[in-house]
Amino acid sequence: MAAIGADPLLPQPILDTARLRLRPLRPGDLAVITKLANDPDISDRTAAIPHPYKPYHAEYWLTNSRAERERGEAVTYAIALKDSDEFIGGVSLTLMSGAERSILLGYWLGRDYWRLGYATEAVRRALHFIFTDLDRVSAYALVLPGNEASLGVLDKLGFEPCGIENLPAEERCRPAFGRRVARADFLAAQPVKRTLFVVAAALIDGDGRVLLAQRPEGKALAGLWEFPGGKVSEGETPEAALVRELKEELGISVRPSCLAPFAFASHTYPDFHLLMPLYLCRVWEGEPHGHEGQALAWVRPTRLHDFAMPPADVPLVAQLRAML
Ligand SMILES: Nc1nc2c([nH]c(=O)n2[C@H]2C[C@H](O)[C@@H](COP(=O)(O)OP(=O)(O)OP(=O)(O)O)O2)c(=O)[nH]1
Repeated sequence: MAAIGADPLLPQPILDTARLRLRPLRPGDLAVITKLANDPDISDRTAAIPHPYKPYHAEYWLTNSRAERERGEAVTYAIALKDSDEFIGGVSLTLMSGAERSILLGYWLGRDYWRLGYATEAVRRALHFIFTDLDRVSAYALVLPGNEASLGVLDKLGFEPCGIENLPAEERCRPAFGRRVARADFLAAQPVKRTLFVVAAALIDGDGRVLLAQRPEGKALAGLWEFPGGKVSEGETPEAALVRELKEELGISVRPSCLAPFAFASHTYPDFHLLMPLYLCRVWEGEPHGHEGQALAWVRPTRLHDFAMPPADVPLVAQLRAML
């Protein structure tokens, strides 16, 4: 597949689900790919799998998907069973050009693995990756006529009918139904294991700069810059938790009355949903130091975008910039 919305830094982490592992294709998969893809019913249901399917088709898929990723155009995952690592199908995520920052999703599964809920499980995880790690705002899929199972998968994941005129011309060569889902709609509909209640502060100094702290190695989201804060413990008010966290993390003393509620983040991560009020604070005692080894930076609002922050913080940064 060709893609115009290329991104030279396309990550491809391993993505696990309850039963599956999404990982890069490997030369060791070639024989199984050829066996599973050489099926006229699969060819009929997909745009890019020919029939008969020969070993050189599988080799081309492997080398082409590596090249596409190196060019920053697409990421292709093997869908494997988590227990045995056996290849059972594939998911490809092709970056689309245009203002919408979208992805075109394609997937297939070997016939032995149909009707077991694997496609929904794999595509759900891929969508999480698209919307959180790749920061895309919508995903498109094309379904060929007669592929009712695929329409069912997309329906379950919140996709809705759309025209195909937004899709790259080379993808429209066969009559197909367009489907689209927006990030906010997908993420809001996902079941979450738990909601994590975290509080954070934007400390603002006399020059109007905001304090960011870098998440240390070993913690989730390590290396990203965040607003100082942490989890609210059982029985704690959000303000008391923030006063405690600012003391523990930065060594400063803050009075609850100096914490002004400003905005909140509500963001679904793969393992939990984050609910995080952000307070503004202009008055404190002491000089902030990274008591847990974290780097600190005082940042002008116009430079906040230079610091990579967790996806949950992106809307907060926009609001801070508009306010300061
Ligand atoms: N403090 C803070 N956490 C954020 C921000 N954005 C964001 O997604 N988070 C997430 C990262 C973590 O998953 C969670 C905060 O958890 P944490 O592990 O840092 O909390 P904590 O300080 O209580 O740490 P710990 O004692 O459990 O190690 O919230 C932010 O701007 N500030």
